[in-house]
Amino acid sequence: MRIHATGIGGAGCRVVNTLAGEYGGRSFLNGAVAFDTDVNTLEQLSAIDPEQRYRFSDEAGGNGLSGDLSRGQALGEEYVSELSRVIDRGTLSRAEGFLLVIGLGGATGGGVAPELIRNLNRLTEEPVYVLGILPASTEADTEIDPAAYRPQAAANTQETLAELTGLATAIICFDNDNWLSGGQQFSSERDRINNVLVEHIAAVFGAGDVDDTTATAQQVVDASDINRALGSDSSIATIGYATQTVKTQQAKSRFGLGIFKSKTPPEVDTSEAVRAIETVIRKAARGKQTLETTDGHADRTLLIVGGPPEWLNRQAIAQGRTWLTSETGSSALLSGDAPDESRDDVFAIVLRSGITPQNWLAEGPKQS
Ligand SMILES: Nc1nc2c(ncn2[C@@H]2O[C@H](COP(=O)(O)OP(=O)(O)OP(=O)(O)O)[C@@H](O)[C@H]2O)c(=O)[nH]1
Repeated sequence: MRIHATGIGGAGCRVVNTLAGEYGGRSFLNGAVAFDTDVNTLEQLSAIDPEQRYRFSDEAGGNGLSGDLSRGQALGEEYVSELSRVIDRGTLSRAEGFLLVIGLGGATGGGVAPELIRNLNRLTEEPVYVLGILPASTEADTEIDPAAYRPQAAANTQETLAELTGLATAIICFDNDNWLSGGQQFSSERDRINNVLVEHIAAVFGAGDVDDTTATAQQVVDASDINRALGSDSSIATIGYATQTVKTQQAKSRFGLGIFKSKTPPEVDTSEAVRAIETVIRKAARGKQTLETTDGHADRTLLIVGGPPEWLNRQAIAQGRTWLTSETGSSALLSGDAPDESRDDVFAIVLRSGITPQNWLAEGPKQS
């Protein structure tokens, strides 16, 4: 699915920069822009073209808004046309969807995103998804990780989620807390966490990004599968992703160069393929999610299974679907393949939408 990614505020800019750095050459990434009031953040985004790094407003003297959400909201109203024009530079008509990336605890990303979405909804028919990053719980504590101290992060998160409801097509959440183990500081783990986040996002949106010569027996996932799974009612969504290395011979010749690649696909032991597919589907569904759910339940679920085409055993995928339907209780379970000859693993993505978060957000956003 061709997405245009916009990072707003510190977290959003860094995540989109990581996305551009890792996946800039892939066709699913249809554009990447970064918006911030903070010049220092923008200067460090080496993977994004300088013209696509856009500083708006010098109200904050070139710094961030330090969590003052109402200031961020006011800037959203003031700069919405200007920022929309930057997004529109050539990509608006080619993207199949928009992804706005924000740290929900901040003021710039959370303040500006709602107004920008409102305007994008006027300018385009395509879905406007939000990737919303939840603050780490340690951000509320001055002592544990002083560099990441943000006392208003939880309140901002609640308020911004309430603002986004009814505007964003869907909100994919990523909980920073979930990727920190005991004693780890968010500020020193930030880059690692951003790599994990980007890997999950690219797994979903890049899944249909296969070259046309790949075997056609597969039902390759496409933009409409992702759109239907995410829904259009600002549902909260979460992603589970798992991989398992498998033995492949075709990618390399016996000299390890790949020039004498065999034309006939290698034989794969059926029971091994079935086991591998079953394992990754279960790991993706029951392993760590970008946001944990209370009971694994989701209104809609998308299962994507990928890897070397000869490993994508149809029967195992069908059984995985049946298992996942009862696991998630979803009335709609969609699925698609992501065949990729160059990989030496099989993988599964379980995208759940319309979930109840297991953390402090479970009470739902406060109504503003
Ligand atoms: N995963 C991840 N989360 C981040 C990162 N930076 C910040 N965050 C989270 O995002 C929240 C908001 O931080 P920023 O994005 O820097 O805030 P902002 O939108 O620029 O707003 P102000 O700094 O208040 O102007 C923080 O409370 C953190 O929870 C990052 O690089 N990666």
